[in-house]
Amino acid sequence: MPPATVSLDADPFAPEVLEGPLALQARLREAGAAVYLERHGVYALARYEHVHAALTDWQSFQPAAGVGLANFRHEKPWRAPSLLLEADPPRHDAPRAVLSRILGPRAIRRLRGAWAEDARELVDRVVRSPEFDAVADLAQVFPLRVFPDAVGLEHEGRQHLLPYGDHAFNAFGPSNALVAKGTPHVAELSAWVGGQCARERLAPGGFGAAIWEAADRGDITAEQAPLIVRSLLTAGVDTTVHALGAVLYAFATHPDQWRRLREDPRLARVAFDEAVRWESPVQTFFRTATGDVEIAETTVPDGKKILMFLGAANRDPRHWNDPDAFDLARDPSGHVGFGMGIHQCVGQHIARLEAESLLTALAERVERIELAGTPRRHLNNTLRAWSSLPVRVRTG
Ligand code: HEM
Ligand SMILES: O=C(O)c1ccc(-n2ccnc2)cc1
Repeated sequence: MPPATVSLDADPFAPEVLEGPLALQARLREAGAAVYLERHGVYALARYEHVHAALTDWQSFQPAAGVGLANFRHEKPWRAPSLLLEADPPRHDAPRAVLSRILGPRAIRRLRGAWAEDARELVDRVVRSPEFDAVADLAQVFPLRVFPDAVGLEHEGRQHLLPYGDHAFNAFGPSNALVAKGTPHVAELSAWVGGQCARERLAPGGFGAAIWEAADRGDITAEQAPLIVRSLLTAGVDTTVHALGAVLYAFATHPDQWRRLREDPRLARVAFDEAVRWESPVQTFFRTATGDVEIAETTVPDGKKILMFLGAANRDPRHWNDPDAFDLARDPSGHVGFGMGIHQCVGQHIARLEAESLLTALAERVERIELAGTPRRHLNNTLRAWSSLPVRVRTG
């Protein structure tokens, strides 16, 4: 008999838990075994070693039945499943190879100069005022200035990107009030996003056009191309907006770390990964057991969902020294904020380049950054985010 499974009636997607998830995460880590969350009928993993094991074993813990709570074996997805996020090999292979090349570090090097210049212009304008909202004026603005252009999107309708992504990330969770809030707009948002994936809507030279050219070469099919463009539109904005919010919050509350960055702006990249570890803008993803699988001294029955707490793993004291500290001296590599294994974030280099551009521009101009009011959370079933981050800066 497997050890008695620990059960808990907690709801990780309740507003008060989304607002403050750390206590439940600690409780789940302490439980040791996989914790059965009765409310949703899923098995929770919160320790680094267990989350890492599930992420890197797609054969036992598959994404293809959905990386949200919905189980595609029994339920119709709200939209066509992702050809990357919700696909197992071999179906996953070609779309992944195409996006890896288009979004890879070498391919995006050509964007470095323009994004650095754009960040300097934005920062010069924003810091003219000693007090501003780092979310509304920087974290939400910069990704929306550079990423849609890099994809090759038309200018009309770009305001749909954030709400579409916000709903998509809510939809990975249970059908709660957060999902209900987005539902009235889904048809309009999906129609606009779907329209932008058509070849004729995408500017030459952008990531979208490059995906269609991969179809011309036969690397993927013409039917797959629009769905892969949809991945970029779903994934490409909310994630980086909230990751930038996280790193700006980290620096506004750690003046000693800001001083380190000012002394050595090359620390911008490691600072971003340390913020992704510390805040984990993408908090959770699910997997589905492909048989009776063993993990964390627990037998997860075939077809049951496993909920991986990436944020909890990134603060597991069994893996990290002083995990709750935001520390630029730490080597954050190995964090699971971008996932791990064959599905590890293919957009991570884009995210790092956006962060490096913005943080470098800020470090050049801003001597000090501190909170100028109480930050307010933006609640989402999957994303850890700020809706407002009032800051005061001293420029030098
Ligand atoms: C800091 C920002 C970001 C974070 C924290 C993040 C996080 C993640 C995580 C945790 C996964 C793994 C999902 C899983 O294993 O189920 C993932 C996958 C993915 N990400 Fe991101 N992401 C970010 C930005 C982006 C951007 C900007 C793009 C696109 C330009 C993107 C595109 C993707 C895609 C397509 C996948 C699926 C990869 C695959 O299944 O092979 N992400 N991301
Ligand atoms: O294919 C899609 O629709 C899709 C793909 C990736 C993400 N994602 C999550 C975190 N980084 C990216 C979200 C949606």
